[in-house]
Amino acid sequence: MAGQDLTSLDDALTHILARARVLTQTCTLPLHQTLGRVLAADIAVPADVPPADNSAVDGYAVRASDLTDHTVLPVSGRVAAGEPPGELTPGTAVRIFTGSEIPAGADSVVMQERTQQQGDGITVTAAVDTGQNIRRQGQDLKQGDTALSAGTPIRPQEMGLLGSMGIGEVTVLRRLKVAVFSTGDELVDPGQPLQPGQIYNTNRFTLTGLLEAVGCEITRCDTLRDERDATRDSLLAAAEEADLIITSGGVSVGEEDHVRAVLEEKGELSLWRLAIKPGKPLAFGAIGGTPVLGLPGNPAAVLVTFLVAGLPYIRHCQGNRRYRPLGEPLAAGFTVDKPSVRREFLRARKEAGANGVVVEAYPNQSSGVLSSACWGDGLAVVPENTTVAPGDTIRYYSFSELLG
Ligand SMILES: Nc1nc2c(c(=O)[nH]1)N[C@H]1C(S)=C(S)[C@@H](COP(=O)(O)OP(=O)(O)OC[C@H]3O[C@@H](n4cnc5c(N)ncnc54)[C@H](O)[C@@H]3O)O[C@H]1N2
Ligand code: MOO
Repeated sequence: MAGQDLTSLDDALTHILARARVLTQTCTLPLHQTLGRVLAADIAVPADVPPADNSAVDGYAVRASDLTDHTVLPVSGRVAAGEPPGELTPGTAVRIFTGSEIPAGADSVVMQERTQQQGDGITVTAAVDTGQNIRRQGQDLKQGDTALSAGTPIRPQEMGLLGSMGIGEVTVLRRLKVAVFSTGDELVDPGQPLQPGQIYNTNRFTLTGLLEAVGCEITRCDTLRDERDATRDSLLAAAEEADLIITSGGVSVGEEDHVRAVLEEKGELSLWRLAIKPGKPLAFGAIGGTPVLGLPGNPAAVLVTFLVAGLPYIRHCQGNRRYRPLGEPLAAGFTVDKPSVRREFLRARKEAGANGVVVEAYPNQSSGVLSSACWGDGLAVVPENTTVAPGDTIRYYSFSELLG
């Protein structure tokens, strides 16, 4: 606990993560559609990669022991990449290219820049170490080893590695299905005229963008009006089809909190005042057996609470065992002279200072100012009860690392 009836983010995360259910259903996809998915099973290497010794350079395959000073080696053959390599006749050289398989009997490759043409033959102008410029069979992957383990998120490099093994179809966990609700009678969708008292719905777009960026399937995306029966019906319907329901707004202390009332009546609910800023109110519960994450309504608080609380939960459900943003220690370029009992997540970015990289914070950190996050590239963390002077080391988490 963090004092002043505030709950620490770590305590809330422990509660939430203990209730996360890892997806078990899988689907098999063509390799080119697997970006961002998570491997459902270990991948055993079906055959060595590369499948045979091959040349790292354009040049000549030789037998090192054939080379003495000024020996002219006749060029007895040529192996282009993709051709079977054949054999090296002892005392000769075979013209070879980067990626060509090494002919039987050759033990080294001489780069063409280290040779001189002598009629139909070559001389070698530099010392040759046996084995040089040969990329060994299996140097990347050995048959039978585990190349990638279950729970690995598939990035472009994993797609390439799977391709290198000849794996054209991959079994991955299915997408996490998420229903998104914005709450509030004041919300109007962009494109409509704004009446007095109304504002445009912001969180809907932040949240659907975040969920798409982290590979979720959005099952519905609606606005809940401040009306109990409709809220109950919508939440129950969403619970039937989604793995997770995310709401924004209506978790503070106001009277129009029908999400809270419905969860208390039909499901379960834990409501915290978190010791973080922005993002004090946070709720987690369930309806119809489906978990519900209730984020605060303020737009910058939505972004921050999604990243620091929602995403660890989602990555866990997605079976992603690698998600652990570490951030980086950097010099602050800003000042915090009033310590807070809440851990602050300042919208910030790296900038080149006179003495190296510093982290600058957006001047207006109000949780209603989303421009802070568009100006920023990440979050600078100011620990509880701490002041910051320029040059102090703080931890910085880029948005791309947080979303990774
Ligand atoms: N008496 C107190 N008032 C407030 C407290 C408190 O502890 N005591 N906490 C403040 C903090 S911190 C936050 S954060 C907000 C959270 O309130 P709710 O989660 O209940 O959210 P709402 O009241 O529904 O909305 C807050 C704010 O955000 C705007 N909003 C909501 N949804 C959207 C949306 N989809 N797009 C754009 N903007 C949205 C809404 O109009 C409000 O301005 O409570 C503080 N108050
Ligand atoms: O915690 Mo609230 O999210 O500061 O505005």
